[in-house]
Formats: sequence, structure tokens, C-alpha cells
Amino acid sequence: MSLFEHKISEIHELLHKRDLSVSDLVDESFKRIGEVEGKVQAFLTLDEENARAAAKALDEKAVQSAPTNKLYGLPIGIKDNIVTKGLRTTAASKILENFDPIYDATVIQKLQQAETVTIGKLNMDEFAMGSSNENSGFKKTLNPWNLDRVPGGSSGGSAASVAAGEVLFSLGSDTGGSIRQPASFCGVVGMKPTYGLVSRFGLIAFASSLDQIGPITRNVEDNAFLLKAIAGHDEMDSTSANVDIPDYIGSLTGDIKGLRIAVPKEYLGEGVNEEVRKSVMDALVILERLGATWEEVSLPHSKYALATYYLLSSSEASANLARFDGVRYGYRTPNAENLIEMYKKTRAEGFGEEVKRRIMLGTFALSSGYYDAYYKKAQKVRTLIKQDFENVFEKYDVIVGPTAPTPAFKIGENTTDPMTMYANDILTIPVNLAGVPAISIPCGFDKGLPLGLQIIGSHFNESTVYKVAHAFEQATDFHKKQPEL
Ligand SMILES: NC(=O)C[C@H](N)C(=O)O
Repeated sequence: MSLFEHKISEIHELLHKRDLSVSDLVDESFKRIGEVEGKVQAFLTLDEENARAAAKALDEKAVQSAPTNKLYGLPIGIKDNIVTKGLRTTAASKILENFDPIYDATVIQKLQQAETVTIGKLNMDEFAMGSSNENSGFKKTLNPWNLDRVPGGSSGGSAASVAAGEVLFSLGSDTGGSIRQPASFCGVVGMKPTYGLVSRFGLIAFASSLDQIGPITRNVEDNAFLLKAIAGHDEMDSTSANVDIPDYIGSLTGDIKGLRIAVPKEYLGEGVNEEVRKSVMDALVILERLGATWEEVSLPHSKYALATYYLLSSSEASANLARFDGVRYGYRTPNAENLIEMYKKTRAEGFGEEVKRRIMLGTFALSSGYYDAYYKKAQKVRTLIKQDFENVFEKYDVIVGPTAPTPAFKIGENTTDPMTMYANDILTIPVNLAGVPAISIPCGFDKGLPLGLQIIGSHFNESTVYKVAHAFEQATDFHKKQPEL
């Protein structure tokens, strides 16, 4: 059995009793990477030398006093759009191929305080634009459950590395489903926190009003530990919320008797695969057995979510990505005659197809004459979508449905028409537009491919989301299955 099949609390216990060292954990990580990385391709950069040095230093420290910090010495992988000082950070884009940040993101500083060990940086869709990792500027990560399938995206490397046992846990980011959909495809637990709960300082911006960093783990308890470590107010992020961070672990105990679940009819309708629908219905039976009740509800504006998201996120991307101009960061074309040509060629050569598509879409939506018809209208619809959620949460504690309409699709299956790729986000996007928290946890399999259950909470109510997720996990075995690699 791999060390990483243990929960954080169990590993901590072993470290505390000195039955295990941090170097053992880091060895385990690199041993596994040596065995499976050739197949899975989850990492863009490995940081072996520093990871081993950090492990040694932590082991020496532990001789003086036994570690009390729960995350002490645990090997973590970081999505490559989160900046790490001196460690190459590319956002999977050629335009940042050789970019070494000069500072650490706030979440990285927090992990340093928690004394985790960074193993490396994980593959993703370029600038987080995509649902399959096929838009990475460097390579395709494959699904550990079936190497012909995508791992999901954009945090595909983050989900695949955890599922493959290369790291104990990872950080991803979620703008329209980028943590939850890959978690669903790879059979792991992924949490998109409430907008504002986790600092975005040092997250390479895609769509600033939607982006959130969150944890990907093998089980719900570990996820709660990691979120607790990275959440909290940060004056470096003006949208960071000043709220108390509850004891998520404490909230896992206790039952879900009397809990009221809403199941949106829009989330089980046309386009949702039969096995996916069945796994959600079976999950509801289990939740009922645990004492919860459920009713069908409507989120009537869901049908506008996809269009709203792709308008707003592309508009924000068109503004955010203006900074990649060959002057300030990264790549600069070697063959330009003048400044304007330098800008044009740098961006034409540095960005991939999907990124260019979104910049053009967003620039169009923001341009004078179209702004009111597209951008402004989308902002209004976003408010209606948010209100849909608020209405449901007046009467219900959580909303439950599938994470994605299908299990992991085949590599190349959705690449010819961007719309089919965008449609994969249909069940995750409304959550980002509303700013509420949601988790994906394993809830079944379809022909050997994992399926995810999405549990959505009201603003800053991660505790209730975790409690329901944990109760379901304790009553099922889906999270215990491992991919054979
Ligand atoms: N970034 C995300 O959350 C993923 C989404 N599929 C997108 O391409 O925008």
C-alpha cells in the first residue's frame, strides 16, 4: 500500500511518533513519479533538489521537537498558474516558458508556514482556458484511470498527480469548473471555495471576478485540512473577504439528519449521460438513508450560464492578458522591425489557439457599440443567476447534482468544435458566476471511469458542504479505489 493512501491525520501521527520521516515521504513521491510520470505526464517542472533539501531540514528540525503542524512535511504539487519564487511558472503557455517569478503567491507563503514540501509544478490548459489539458502549450496530461482519456481541465495535472499517487495533495484553480471537473474525471476530491475566501495574490489572472484557488485531495478530511491552511484575508488581494475561518475539521463530525437538499431539475436534464444521472440518484438514496431529505427545485437562469460565463470570462481575459506584451514578462519575438510589430509577433507566436480565440471574443464583447449588448447584458444575467442560488438557499442547506455531464472523454474527442468543449462546463459554471462554494467527490464509475457528485453550499458555508461530503464518503467506498497504472 502506498503511503499516500493514508489520510493526513494518519501520516501526521506516524511523523509525530518518528515512525516515518519527511525524507521517506519525499522519496515515496519521487519513486512514484519515476514509475508513472512517463505515462501520466502531470508535471511541467519537478523541483527534486529543493524538495529533498527541504525534507532534510524538516527532519533535522523534528529531532529537536516533534512536529505539531498537521501539514508538516507533506508532499504537494502546485498548479502552474500559481507563482513560486525562483521556481519556473508558465501557466502552460509558451509566452511564459522561461518565467521565474520573483515572489511567492500568498497561498504558497501559507503552505510554507504550514511546512509542506513542494514537489513540482503541474500541467494545465494554457492560462486555465480549457476542460481537458489539451490546450497546454507543452504536453497532454493523461487520465490515470484510462490513458486514452483526458484528465479534465484546466487543473488536469493537479487532479491526475493526486489520483496517480505522485503527491499527497495539490492546489488547483477554478474559474468555471477547473478544480471540480478534473477531480470528477480523476476520482478525487476537489473544492472550489467561496469567491474571496482564498487569496488570489500570485495567481496568474484569467478572469479575476471568477478565479479561485482550491485544494485537490484523496479524501474530504484532507481537503478540509488543506483549505484551512490556505484560506483567510489577505490585504494583497482587494477582493479577499475578511471573514473568520471556521474549524472545517470539527464540522465533519456530526450527522446530516434533517439536512435539506435541493436537486435542480436543470442539472439532470438533456445532455447528462445516463450513468451520471443514475449515480446521482443513487447518491441521493444514500444521503436520505443518512437522514437528509431532498426535493427537486429549479435554477431557472441556468440555461444562460454558459453564454454569460464565456462572455464575461473572455472579456476579463482580454484585459488581463494585455500585460503579456514582450516587454514586461516572458517571451519576446526575436524578429521585429519596430515596437508595434514586436507586440503583434510576440503575442501571435507566444499564445496558443484557444487563448487567442478568447482574447478576440472578449475584446469584441468589450468594444464600443457592443459593450451594452454583450458585456453589460451578461453582467445583468450573472446577477439573476446568483439570485437563483440565493432563493434556493433560503429553504435548503445544499444543492446536489453531477459535476460533469459525462465521464472523462477521449483525447481528441472534443477538440474540433470549441462549443462541445465549452458545454462540458455547463454544471460547474453557474457556481462560479454566483460565487458560492462547491465540491466534487467520487460517487461511482461508468465503464471503469470515475464519476463526481457536486455538492454546492451558500456563500462561506464550506463547513456544511464538507459535512455532507464527508457523511457520503464515510458511507461509500468509491474514494478507496485506485487506478491501475
Ligand atoms: N478555467 C476553468 O475553470 C475551465 C473552463 N473550462 C474554461 O475553459 O474557462
